[in-house]
Amino acid sequence: MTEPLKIAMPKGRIFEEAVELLRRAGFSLPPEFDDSRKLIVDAPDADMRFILAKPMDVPTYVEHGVADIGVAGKDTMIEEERDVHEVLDLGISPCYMAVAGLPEYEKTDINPKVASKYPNLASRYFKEQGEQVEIIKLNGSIELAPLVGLADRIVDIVSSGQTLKENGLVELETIVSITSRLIVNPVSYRMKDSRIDDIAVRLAEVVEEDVR
Ligand SMILES: Nc1ncnc2c1ncn2[C@@H]1O[C@H](COP(=O)(O)OP(=O)(O)OP(=O)(O)O)[C@@H](O)[C@H]1O
Ligand SMILES: O=P(O)(O)OC[C@H]1O[C@H](OP(=O)(O)OP(=O)(O)O)[C@H](O)[C@@H]1O
Repeated sequence: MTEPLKIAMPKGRIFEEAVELLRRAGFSLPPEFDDSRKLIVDAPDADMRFILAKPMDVPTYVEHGVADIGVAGKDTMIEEERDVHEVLDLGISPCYMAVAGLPEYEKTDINPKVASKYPNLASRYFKEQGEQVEIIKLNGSIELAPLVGLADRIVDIVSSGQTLKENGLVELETIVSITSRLIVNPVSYRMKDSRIDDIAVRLAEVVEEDVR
């Protein structure tokens, strides 16, 4: 019997949308997807094994080959810079990365502080802009930082804009738009596994339907 194809799935807000895409593409999915804390679940016909990871860790699982493919936010790929192939823009969980701050923010400080859950992405962005900043890594509630004086600005994900608005912050610059992508391990990619091709083609068809 052939080994099941291993798929790293992001838990959290992308999960439901990714599962919906797979269902629409005609894959039979584990019943445990609906209500379980299990982190490894097999598809009913045992041809696919799903590994449920933190969204930021999906590229890591795929790079190391413990998952052949994965669903990852573009933000996680930019932040983590893992050696993986991006084969399809799934178009799900759209949002964007932005610089935000208090409305009265002015670029005056010598070494301004920027808080973010994405220190690499933020650091690269400001370097490209030719601005020297000190990055402060936080793990969530990023919008708090300028409110309490921990940082002058933040780099964070915006989707509805509600969090910025409710906390009296304004968007200062847009960095990059984000959707979730289908990613593939470089070795699996080179081996041209027909099962990976099949998943990519069937998902592309569903994505295409949504664009039309
Ligand atoms: N409004 C949003 N805020 C954050 N991430 C979003 C948003 N909209 C879409 N996304 C996508 O969802 C992913 C994050 O999912 P989620 O918030 O479930 O995980 P997380 O960042 O690990 O959250 P937590 O640490 O709160 O568990 C991001 O990588 C991004 O691609
Ligand atoms: O534009 P919006 O629709 O308001 O979404 C953006 C917010 O959502 C995310 O936070 P999340 O809910 O993941 O919580 P966190 O702050 O704990 O990361 C993100 O970090 C923003 O704070």
